[in-house]
Amino acid sequence: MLGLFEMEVCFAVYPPGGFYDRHLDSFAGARNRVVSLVAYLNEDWEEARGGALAIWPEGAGESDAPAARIFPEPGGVVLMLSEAIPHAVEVTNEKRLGLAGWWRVNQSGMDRIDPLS
Ligand SMILES: O=C(O)CCC(=O)C(=O)O
Ligand SMILES: [Fe+2]
Repeated sequence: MLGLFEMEVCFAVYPPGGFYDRHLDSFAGARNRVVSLVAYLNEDWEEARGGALAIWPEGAGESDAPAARIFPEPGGVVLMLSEAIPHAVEVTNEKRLGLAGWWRVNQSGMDRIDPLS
């Protein structure tokens, strides 16, 4: 059971030339972000515009080729395990619009109330 509790969502605009280097959305074991969602909002997209989401399998090395490259086509939605799946946004040649969101678990405990506000 994932224990998903709340979601944090950003409207993400990548200008031409924008990218996001390979990363995980959460540090392993931190459980602050558990499931990641991206949804693409451009009205159309062609591969020549770049901006693919590159995805690696869990544990892949820095020099491994991505397992998949997903172009941000309208209506496209991707779900990933935040702590496990390395991913990157390749350079986009045109303005790239999307939502990026993360489901979190509740981390309330004896010494902490989550959320704080
Ligand atoms: O827009 C995407 O395809 C991925 C964005 C991303 O990885 C992030 O915001 O953490
Ligand atoms: Fe990410």
